[in-house]
Amino acid sequence: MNSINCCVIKIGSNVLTTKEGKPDLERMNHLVSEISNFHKKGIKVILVSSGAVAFGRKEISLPEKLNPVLKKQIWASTGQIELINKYKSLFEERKLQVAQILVTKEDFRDRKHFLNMKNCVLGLLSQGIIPVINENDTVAITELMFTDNDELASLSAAMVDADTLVLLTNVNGIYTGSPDHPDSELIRVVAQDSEELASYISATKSSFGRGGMLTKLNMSKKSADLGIQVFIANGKQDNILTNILAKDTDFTYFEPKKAKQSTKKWLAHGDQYFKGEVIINQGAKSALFDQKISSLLPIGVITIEGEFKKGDILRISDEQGNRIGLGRAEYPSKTALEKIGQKNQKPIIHYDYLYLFHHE
Ligand SMILES: Nc1ncnc2c1ncn2[C@@H]1O[C@H](COP(=O)(O)OP(=O)(O)O)[C@@H](O)[C@H]1O
Ligand SMILES: N[C@@H](CCC(=O)OP(=O)(O)O)C(=O)O
Repeated sequence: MNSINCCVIKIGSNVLTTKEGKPDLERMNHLVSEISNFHKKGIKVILVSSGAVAFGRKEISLPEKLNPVLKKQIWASTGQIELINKYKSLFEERKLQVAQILVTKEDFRDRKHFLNMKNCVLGLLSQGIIPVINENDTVAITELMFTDNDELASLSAAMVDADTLVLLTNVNGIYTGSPDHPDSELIRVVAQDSEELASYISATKSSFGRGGMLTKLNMSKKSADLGIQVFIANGKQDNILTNILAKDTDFTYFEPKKAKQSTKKWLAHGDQYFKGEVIINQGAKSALFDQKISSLLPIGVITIEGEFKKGDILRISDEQGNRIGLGRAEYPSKTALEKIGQKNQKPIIHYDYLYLFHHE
């Protein structure tokens, strides 16, 4: 395990609520105290906290029949105030300040939004302020939604170049079956090329949770692939963060691969955020996978789909429809269409902004 210098800690709804669904303020206080200790040790912490819906639900009762999306919006928008106020006062007791950052998927899609957000978070960290991130549930409905806050936490860890991601939930990690079943065993380490674990995971999730354990697994694998070590651990357990630091507790640990350059990390998460698609020929495909570093040139492009601006994410596919990778557009779709198939043109995707899925 690597040392922890900068980490994203994600707290799931069920960690912050009691069995009856009420906010668990004692737990919240304990976790704030633990995070403050990390801070004192010089570890940079970005907190991704769920709980807005759960906090809102306890304050406001709504008619059964009301549209469920609207219910969630009402609870989240009212509950977020409660949630952040509580964090503010609990951190203030420890002489620490917090900032609230509410985001949607679109903010990770648009490079400008992304860089503005990144600069703000890094600025807050440089001033010793703890960013508390949550999804903007008022705006983020249907296709604008993250799968859940595990995805948001994983994106945030890549954004700030964190070395560690901690996903705190209500179980000790990923088990080989239902965590309540006596035969189920905790998977302690997920090695870089370990077997597929998805089959162990059932669809159950906590009453306020969204993605369940499967998103945690997928996001952990993605983060580890980018060079970020991941711990899935039990946020209901006392001293969990201290014990993770001391490596003296139960958790599922994902071994990180060699760290990727930060632009490539942004791109790696782009498979749902791309604005256009570039279909390339066999020659271009071979060049991209060659040992020699290569950018994608218009001569290797067969067609371009979608409208995009300079800086948007593009997906690259081959003629058979296989997805090859992602890259950042060097120029807008209009210019790209004019250059298709031409020699001696500037790359449409520069190597520094290219992320390939699999090496052949
Ligand atoms: N194989 C498994 N190992 C551990 N937990 C599992 C597994 N399969 C399903 N789960 C469920 O996943 C839940 C955690 O996911 P979720 O409710 O989304 O948490 P959170 O609100 O913390 O994001 C656990 O409470 C557990 O019931
Ligand atoms: N943004 C929502 C959290 C949604 C979510 O992903 O919850 P969870 O699966 O418990 O992390 C809220 O604050 O209630």
